[in-house]
Amino acid sequence: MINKLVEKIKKTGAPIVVGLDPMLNYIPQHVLDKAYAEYGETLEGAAEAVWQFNKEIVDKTYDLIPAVKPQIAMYEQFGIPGLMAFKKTVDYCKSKDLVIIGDVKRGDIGSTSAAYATAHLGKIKVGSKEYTPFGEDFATVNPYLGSDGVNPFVDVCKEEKKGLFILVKTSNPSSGEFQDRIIDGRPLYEWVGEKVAEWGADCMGDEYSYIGAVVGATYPEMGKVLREIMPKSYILVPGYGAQGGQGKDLVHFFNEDGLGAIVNSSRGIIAAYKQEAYAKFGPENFGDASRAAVEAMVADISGALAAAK
Ligand SMILES: O=C(O)c1cc(=O)[nH]c(=O)n1[C@@H]1O[C@H](COP(=O)(O)O)[C@@H](O)[C@H]1O
Repeated sequence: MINKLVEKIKKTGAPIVVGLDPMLNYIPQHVLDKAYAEYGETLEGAAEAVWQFNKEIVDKTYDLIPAVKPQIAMYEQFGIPGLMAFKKTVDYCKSKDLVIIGDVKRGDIGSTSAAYATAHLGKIKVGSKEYTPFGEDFATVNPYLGSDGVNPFVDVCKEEKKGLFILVKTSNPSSGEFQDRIIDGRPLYEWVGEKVAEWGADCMGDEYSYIGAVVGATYPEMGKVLREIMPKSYILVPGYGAQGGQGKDLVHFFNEDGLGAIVNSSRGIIAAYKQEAYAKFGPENFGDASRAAVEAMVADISGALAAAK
């Protein structure tokens, strides 16, 4: 799957991911009204609104982008109907040939990690039958439990040709509370980055490893160091747009070959119609606003990369 991701990034010229993190307050009233008219003001109604909202955004952007990142919490909050909307979104994005990064941030003791890996990246046997539970292509993984919490994910990736993005330095304001602690003279995130490079070394695709890392756009200096520590790992870079990251901050997340990083924006794309810059589209045309925001994000990042050459 890493090869497909790299190929699609080259083909689209867009090292970006659209984060499908739908909240009800981002969904235009006409979409909510229609879903509630059909299913009532229920969890089913909310899930239907989420699904219709996602579908429109995917329809308006899929030809410009390599990948999407649905964040499962945004679906889980609507219970079982929400999880069904998550699955429907994954399947729809797959039908549009997008790479799907399941933002599930899992990680536990070995046996439990194995079950999470099966759920999101693998297949499950039921009697004589085999099923694909959620079917994402990549999953985000929390490495806090150490190697035996990560290895079951790596094993499933090897079998299924899937991939991981392992949290190394997260974008949030208090990420330094633990991640920046100095251990044996170096910050913890560097130790984790080294481990990601090690896990990734025997998981190589054609050019890059399918064991990648997550490093927040909000910490560009740390991104520069981590890029060097993990030269063959793709870096998923969240924190662009709504959290303040901009193209000019991101050049050091990329390698000399112009590859090696994929930048996520969620609210900045899916709720673009609420921003002043895209207000002219209006809530009726929220998908067109998202498309314009994708185009602006690609121009910002490729402009910054070109200027840095
Ligand atoms: O793993 C992630 O994707 C992630 C890691 C991180 O360090 N920071 C971070 O914001 N994220 C996710 O990236 C998305 C960011 O959303 P926006 O701030 O709306 O673009 C959310 O789905 C977060 O859960």
